[in-house]
Amino acid sequence: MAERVVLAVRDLAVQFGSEQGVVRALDGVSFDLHAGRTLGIVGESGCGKSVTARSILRLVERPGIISGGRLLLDPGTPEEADLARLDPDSRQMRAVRGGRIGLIFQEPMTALSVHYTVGNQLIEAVRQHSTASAAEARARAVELLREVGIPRPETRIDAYPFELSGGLRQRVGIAMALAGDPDIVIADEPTTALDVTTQAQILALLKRLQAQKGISLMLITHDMGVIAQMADEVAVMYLGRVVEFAPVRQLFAAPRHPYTRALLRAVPSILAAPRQRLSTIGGAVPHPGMRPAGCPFHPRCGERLGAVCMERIPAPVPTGRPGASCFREEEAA
Ligand SMILES: Nc1ncnc2c1ncn2[C@@H]1O[C@H](COP(=O)(O)OP(=O)(O)OP(=O)(O)O)[C@@H](O)[C@H]1O
Repeated sequence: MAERVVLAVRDLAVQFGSEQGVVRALDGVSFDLHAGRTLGIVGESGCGKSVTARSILRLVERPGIISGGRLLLDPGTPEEADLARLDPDSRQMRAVRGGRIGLIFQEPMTALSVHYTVGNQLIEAVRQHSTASAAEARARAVELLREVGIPRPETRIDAYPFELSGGLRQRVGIAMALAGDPDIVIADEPTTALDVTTQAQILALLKRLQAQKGISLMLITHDMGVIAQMADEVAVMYLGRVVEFAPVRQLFAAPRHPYTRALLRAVPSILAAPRQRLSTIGGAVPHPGMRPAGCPFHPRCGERLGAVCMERIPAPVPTGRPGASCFREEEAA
């Protein structure tokens, strides 16, 4: 039996108002996050990955608003809650943020202050989501630092973030995300700012922690290599939509959307002939305010069929089933 769905995102729409008009940053995003599994969200810069993460935690700030859709925590259970309908400052939402759902940022200093020691900040985070005494919270903070692989945590707890290397800082960022004992973790490009060796260590750490704690992980990245290593299922995003969803093996073996195929062609391969040029996708993701008519990917698509792609929008990917939002797919069906 498939694992229980812990978070169901349905038709999520987010828009930003500006003097030039309304920009639809997310245009009907749907996916399921299953208990204990890793959902990879992949796409180029600007496709809406971070806005998706921020929406779930209700961290989108004005002029951004959630203009439609549902964010269902524990769907289909008596505890079901639609985060899209909660006040971002409500007690319930503050308990979700950092409590049920932890967030790991690309830049750990987003979650940390330069003015306080690592320990002070971790202790504060532990106490926010529990009734622990000061002494218990400190012991838990040391334990958290140990869990994320920080050597000599009893000493390091009194360090300031700037005294630590980038890799250790990201480990502290992960400890911060885990301080409220969440069962869901959203990691937004957690290794993008790190060198390759540290990147591999942090990914291994995330994998170990996920297995140990049974965490449901939503991993946002632009890097197909990270997806290959970490994800169970993958949602490929383009211009504020999910254009393909598939189990990871299937995605790599038989990608269905031309955009996914283009992203995969851009991954360096150890099998490629020396000096073979790495393919890149022509053009750039358009600004969401300049969304092309028809299929949003058609101006960059090397496989477009003709008028249909320029004039009509392909059907969305059916939620929870492998598929691609592409007229080629519809033709094949
Ligand atoms: N504060 C904002 N004001 C206006 N538009 C915004 C704002 N934040 C995001 N957007 C719009 O939402 C779109 C999606 O942004 P988002 O940061 O989610 O992309 P991303 O895929 O996470 O890219 P990156 O990897 O560069 O963060 C952007 O192209 C931008 O136009």
